[in-house]
Amino acid sequence: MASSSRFIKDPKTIAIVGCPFSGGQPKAGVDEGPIHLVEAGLPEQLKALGWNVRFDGHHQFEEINAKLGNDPAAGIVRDPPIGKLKNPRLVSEVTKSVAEAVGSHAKQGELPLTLGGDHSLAMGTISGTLSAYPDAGVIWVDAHADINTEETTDTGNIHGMPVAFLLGITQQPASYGASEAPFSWIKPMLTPERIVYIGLRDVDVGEKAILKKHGIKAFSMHEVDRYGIGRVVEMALEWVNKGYGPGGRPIHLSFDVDALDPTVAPSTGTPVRGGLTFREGHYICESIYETGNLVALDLMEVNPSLADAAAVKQTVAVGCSLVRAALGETLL
Ligand SMILES: NC(=[NH2+])NCCC[C@H](N)C(=O)O
Ligand SMILES: [Mn+2]
Ligand SMILES: [Mn+2]
Repeated sequence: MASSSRFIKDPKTIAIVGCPFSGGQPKAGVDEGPIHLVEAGLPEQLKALGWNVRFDGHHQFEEINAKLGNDPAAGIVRDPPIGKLKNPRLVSEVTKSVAEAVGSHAKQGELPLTLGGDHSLAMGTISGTLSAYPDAGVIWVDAHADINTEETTDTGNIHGMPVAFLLGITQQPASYGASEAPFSWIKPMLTPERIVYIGLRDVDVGEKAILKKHGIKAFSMHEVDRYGIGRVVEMALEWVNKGYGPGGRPIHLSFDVDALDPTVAPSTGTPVRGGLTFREGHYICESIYETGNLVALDLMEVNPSLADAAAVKQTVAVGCSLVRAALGETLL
């Protein structure tokens, strides 16, 4: 673990935050992602890399459902849309609890590894990271920008919106007349120059306008083709660290498995062709580990119910292998 993050305390500890949650999008099964990743042996694989691994079971979010009067097993979800936002109270409460868990691990000098679950969870993970490291930068690897606002979203699925909440550029539900105020817990602590995207290829029209308006740096698959992944990662890191002191910012890596090409990671809810190769995905993870600045990692959107058994196994195995690459596994 030679170049393990200089921000992580000894004994170097990974805290696995398992989040079986699907409320940010409509497809069942993504809540099974973290269970499959752990059952595939991920905790042991990380121990084998020299980490101390802390995993106290997956989050259950039961109290949250009880509080909302939901009974998911019986199909009762009392969480009507607010404006276009679907499941707003549930997503807000769940991500709030994830922010607290990730924040407390990060403040103790542990490296939180959040296993999703859908990508709305990143509202929680990145808020948690920023509570411990206010000047952290974010590398968001995804086919999608997940930066829709209440105005621009076509689907109302909150997994397409977390970055807008983190930047504070979407309206809070309270401001358009909702009596309760889901998401009012989010303190938008991220700024547009501290997030950079890699792998984009399915960006909604409204999202393109937002990226332009805020000058957000994005390396789409077009740039990956043009410059190669090596140069893209180098430029991405230069961008987030621009003007920052020596050593570089603490880095939060949020990896949506759909950034990979569907031939590599087929079992995910919103696959888009033309994605990263197996090696390109791993190269990103390896390079960020090498900076010594990684402070938190998300692996999101593994959905083990959207493909046949072999494709599920492949997707879960790739997920584990990306995480290992981001946490110090090397080829030699
Ligand atoms: N985390 C994801 N897989 N997001 C997909 C988002 C798709 C689309 N842009 C939407 O807003 O619904
Ligand atoms: Mn995506
Ligand atoms: Mn995503």
